[in-house]
Amino acid sequence: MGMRSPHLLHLYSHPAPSPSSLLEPEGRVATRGRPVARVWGMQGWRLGWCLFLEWARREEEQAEGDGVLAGWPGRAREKTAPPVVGLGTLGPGLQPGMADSAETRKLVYLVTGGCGFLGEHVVRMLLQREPRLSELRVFDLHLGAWLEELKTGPVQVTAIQGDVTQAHEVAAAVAGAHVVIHTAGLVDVFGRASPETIYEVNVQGTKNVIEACVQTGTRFLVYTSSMEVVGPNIKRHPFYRGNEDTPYEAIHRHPYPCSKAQAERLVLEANGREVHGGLSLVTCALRPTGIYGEGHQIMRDFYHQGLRLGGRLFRAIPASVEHGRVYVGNVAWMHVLVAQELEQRAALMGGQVYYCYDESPYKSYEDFNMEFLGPCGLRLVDTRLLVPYWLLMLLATLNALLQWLLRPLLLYAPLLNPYTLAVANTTFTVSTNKAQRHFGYKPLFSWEDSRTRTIRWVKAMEGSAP
Ligand SMILES: NC(=O)C1=CN([C@@H]2O[C@H](COP(=O)(O)OP(=O)(O)OC[C@H]3O[C@@H](n4cnc5c(N)ncnc54)[C@H](O)[C@@H]3O)[C@@H](O)[C@H]2O)C=CC1
Ligand SMILES: CC(C)CCC[C@@H](C)[C@H]1CC[C@H]2[C@@H]3[C@H](O)CC4=CC(=O)CC[C@]4(C)[C@H]3CC[C@]12C
Repeated sequence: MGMRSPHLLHLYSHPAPSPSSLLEPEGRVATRGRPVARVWGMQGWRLGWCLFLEWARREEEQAEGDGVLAGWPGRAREKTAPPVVGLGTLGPGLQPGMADSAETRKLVYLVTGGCGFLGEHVVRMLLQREPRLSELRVFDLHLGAWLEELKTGPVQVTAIQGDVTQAHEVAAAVAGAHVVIHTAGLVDVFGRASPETIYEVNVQGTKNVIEACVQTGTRFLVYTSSMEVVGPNIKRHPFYRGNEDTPYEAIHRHPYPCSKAQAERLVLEANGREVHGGLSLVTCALRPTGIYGEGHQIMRDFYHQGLRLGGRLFRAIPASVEHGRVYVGNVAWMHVLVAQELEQRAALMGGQVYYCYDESPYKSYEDFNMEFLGPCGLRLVDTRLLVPYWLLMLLATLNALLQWLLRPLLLYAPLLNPYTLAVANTTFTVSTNKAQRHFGYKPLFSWEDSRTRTIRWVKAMEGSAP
């Protein structure tokens, strides 16, 4: 997802609400504004053209009788969806029918990493399920062209190309936001980035987000943490159907889990800090297990690898090793719900962690992937034959050595390395209902829906180049 259309680049200044008015029903804004670096915005003359395009698109969709974008939760309402929980908690009570009235739209959300795999789902989920949204700021190092299509609805979508490691860029984007959902991160367990870079983005970037909230008076911060904060640990202890209170020796050496753990601690410790204007910061952290669904890069890699191997994949991990997985739409939904409920339930939810969970079955990493890749023509070769562990360990070690040797010349970063082998080979599953108890979470997508959507997305890749 690279940056496109540089002609849209312009400087932009967000009017920032005075801190005391942040949650006022009228949503008044004060005049203090900060320049925002490299912001893509909608220029006035383009609005008419975009409205026309949107009208044309809707006509076309109606003609097709289906408003669903392939594989996305965004456009069509889920038939199975439960009613939106938590309406009216940040402002006055809101009735479902009032959702599109300009009067009820007064909240400004910022999603960092909003163009990533999870971030894009969070952005679309917010547009679909937060009727009080007036502006949605999408902050990312690389902006996706798909953002353009969102700019014609009732919510002002502001795309901000920025870097979380740059405190001034973060502060400018945060100023005036009511809620920050911080999903940006460097997800690297393959040795693509240096440990320093991983810390810079995941830890310093998170510090910058927290400080920006404090300085600008933003009160609600939701952080995307990870199961990796807990385990699997370096001793490869299994975590079997554990919950947020299950004792576990969380000892790590790899930069990714270490950085996520440090960042999560910073976020939780910031809960209760006084923000500009005198009110207090309310934070919490969500810990997804392995996320899957539309846009999942590793699933894409496995699919293309399977095609290259003539439709076969070789079992590498014993079927008995269970791996926690959760559908991206449900992870996004949890983020939206938490954001909606944080104010009303600050005392209960502030400083808390929640595992992300849904009805996805407990399976080994490969058997789980086959739920989607199987219906798309791939098969796991004779399930009694397992690549021996010693051979995998040897290959993983060789890969690590090659990566080190080749580093001065090229980046060699295959999926298999000693760390990924250890993670894939260690049981880590969660069984909890904390999110349901604390903020009424129920998965928005059933396992059947999640599976169908993911299969549809994999099928849509058929024939596409790896
Ligand atoms: N993918 C998974 O299975 C899991 C992911 N997570 C967490 O969820 C979050 C999102 O992960 P994914 O969507 O999978 O990753 P992703 O790589 O698809 O998305 C991360 C986004 O952050 C942006 N980003 C990276 N560095 C940045 C910077 N310096 N400034 C601004 N933006 C930057 C990237 O451009 C990208 O769009 C991460 O914090 C990750 O640690 C947690 C558990 C599991
Ligand atoms: C043939 C190999 C042995 C199979 C390799 C599979 C691995 C690439 C993946 C197995 C488990 C994955 C990780 C897990 O889902 C937990 C994660 C949480 C995060 O926060 C980031 C991603 C990840 C570390 C994920 C990465 C890929 C695996 C190691």
